[in-house]
Amino acid sequence: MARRGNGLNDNSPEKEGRKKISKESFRRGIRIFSYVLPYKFKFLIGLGFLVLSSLTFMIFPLLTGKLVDSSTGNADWFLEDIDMIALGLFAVILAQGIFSFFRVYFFAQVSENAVADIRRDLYSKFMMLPIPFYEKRRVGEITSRITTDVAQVQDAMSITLAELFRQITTLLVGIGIILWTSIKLSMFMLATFPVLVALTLVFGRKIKSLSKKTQDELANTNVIVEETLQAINTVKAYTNENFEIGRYQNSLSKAVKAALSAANYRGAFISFVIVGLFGGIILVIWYGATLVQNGDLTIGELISFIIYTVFIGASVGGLGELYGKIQSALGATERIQEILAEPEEATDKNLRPLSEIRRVRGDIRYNQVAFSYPTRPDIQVLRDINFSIQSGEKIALVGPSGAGKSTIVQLLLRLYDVSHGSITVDGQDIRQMSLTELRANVGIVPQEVLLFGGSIRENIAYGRPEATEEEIIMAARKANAYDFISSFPEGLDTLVGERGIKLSGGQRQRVAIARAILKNPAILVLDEATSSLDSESEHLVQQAMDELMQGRTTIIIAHRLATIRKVDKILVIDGGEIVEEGSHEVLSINDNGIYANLLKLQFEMS
Ligand SMILES: Nc1ncnc2c1ncn2[C@@H]1O[C@H](COP(=O)(O)OP(=O)(O)OP(=O)(O)O)[C@@H](O)[C@H]1O
Repeated sequence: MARRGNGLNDNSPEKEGRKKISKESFRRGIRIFSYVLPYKFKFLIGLGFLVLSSLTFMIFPLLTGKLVDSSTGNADWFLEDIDMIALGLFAVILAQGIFSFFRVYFFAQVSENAVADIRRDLYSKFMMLPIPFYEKRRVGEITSRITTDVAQVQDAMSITLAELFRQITTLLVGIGIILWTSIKLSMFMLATFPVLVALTLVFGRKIKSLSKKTQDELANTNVIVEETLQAINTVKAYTNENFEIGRYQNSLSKAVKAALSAANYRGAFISFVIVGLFGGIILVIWYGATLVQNGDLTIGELISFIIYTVFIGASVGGLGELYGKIQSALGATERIQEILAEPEEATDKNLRPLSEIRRVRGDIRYNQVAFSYPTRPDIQVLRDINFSIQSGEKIALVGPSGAGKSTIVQLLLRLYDVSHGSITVDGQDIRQMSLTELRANVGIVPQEVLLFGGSIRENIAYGRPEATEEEIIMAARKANAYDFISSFPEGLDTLVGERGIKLSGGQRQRVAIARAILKNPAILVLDEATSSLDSESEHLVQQAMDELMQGRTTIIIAHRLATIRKVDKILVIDGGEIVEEGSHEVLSINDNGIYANLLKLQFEMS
């Protein structure tokens, strides 16, 4: 669990960022629009259609009023004929339909492309971020950046922005036209407005904070789903299905509670808008009717006035809702930008074929290496590790679980930097080497081989993507994998992974060995599987490993001591220190030694 962090502390800076729209958060949020720049022409065309569709929408009430006036003989406009005005109305509606289509079309072009660019950049960032970044956060939290948050930005770029523009145009143009129609009636109508607007804003804020809470709770439920689905075997092995269902149910109840509480406010908000609005309209009709009676206003003008009033009221209500959406979008963009601003590992950005990367000789030296994991700085996992391996030598790391063996090799790959001391390869501090060069020179056969979804060919070629078919087959043969691969009807094209066939532990290991053979590194790390294979499979894997080790500096993390008798040196690690060092012959006769005891223990067990 330590690997994932507790997730609680990590949430807090985000929640800080979500609180309100400040000048700073707005400035930062708006920076996401730099992703729109490559598509600025389409964006501007879309904006043009947005202006046109918003404006044509505003002509509609005016024409309706004129239509009524011409029916009562009050026409004083260039269009006097009822039929012509009705035709004009149709033309306006048709134009609005066409403009809306192009608005949606162009905004979709921009937002889909810009959002794909954001996703691509986020994913590239994910690939380039160092391991400690992942240990401080939950997987679900990170994936929601590239799913939920990006979706919110997309909404903002397409729908929210257009809505915002439309509502503001409606408000401004609407107010302009009603003032022009009747200042008296407008003043009367606008007197009710400040109250409405103020209350809307207060309500909007409350709804905003509640819907954030709902989102957070929902995110928590998703974290449970993801974590348990990733570890479904463990859940089942411990018969914890019901426990997990309970945990999910609890989390879901919290989400529902938060959602319902937010819904109450939303409901109240909507009622408020309805009552306020209709109350206001009745007042306007009443006052307007008296103005018509006095001859200050025509019936048509009153009707268009009322329609504008409805439009204005609706846009004020809509703006309250949009305020919440903009806040979420700003929160999302801030979180995305936080990730985009994270410092990356210094790996090469450009793809380089392995053959072009300098090959090291493979002399390795650990000088007084001490180390604590960044997530647990208080616990020293390694202290004062000193050893050296000459090019082509093989050493084995042995010791109880949790002693620090895997940590030693993770430092060699610079997945973490040492806290003290240094590691050199060919006499050069690895911190001074190019990270890509360093890692390209190290091959790993891990304890638990995880194959990617795809064909066996792709999985082997993962060691060197530019490898030819012959090279892949040769690697598979050397890894003792070709026989079982050819026994499948589809051979190298056999799919493995989630939707493919499941390979046995020994087969997976041989695929990983083939992958390493293809990579042809100067330095090799073999993390022996703890689970034992049947003796035939064991023999095949061992043979393949021997083939792989030839001519390479090799570090073996050994669990079964029988496999390491031939190595040049064995380092016994305990409590983060080297406690014994020597060949099998020397260590096995030291009766009080840990190695000799481990040997005895394994012998008795077998
Ligand atoms: N990512 C990590 N973050 C924090 N602590 C870790 C991390 N990985 C390992 N540790 C801790 O570091 C110590 C050494 O772990 P390491 O995995 O190196 O041991 P090991 O000797 O390889 O054990 P095993 O034989 O069981 O694989 C352990 O106490 C472990 O809890």
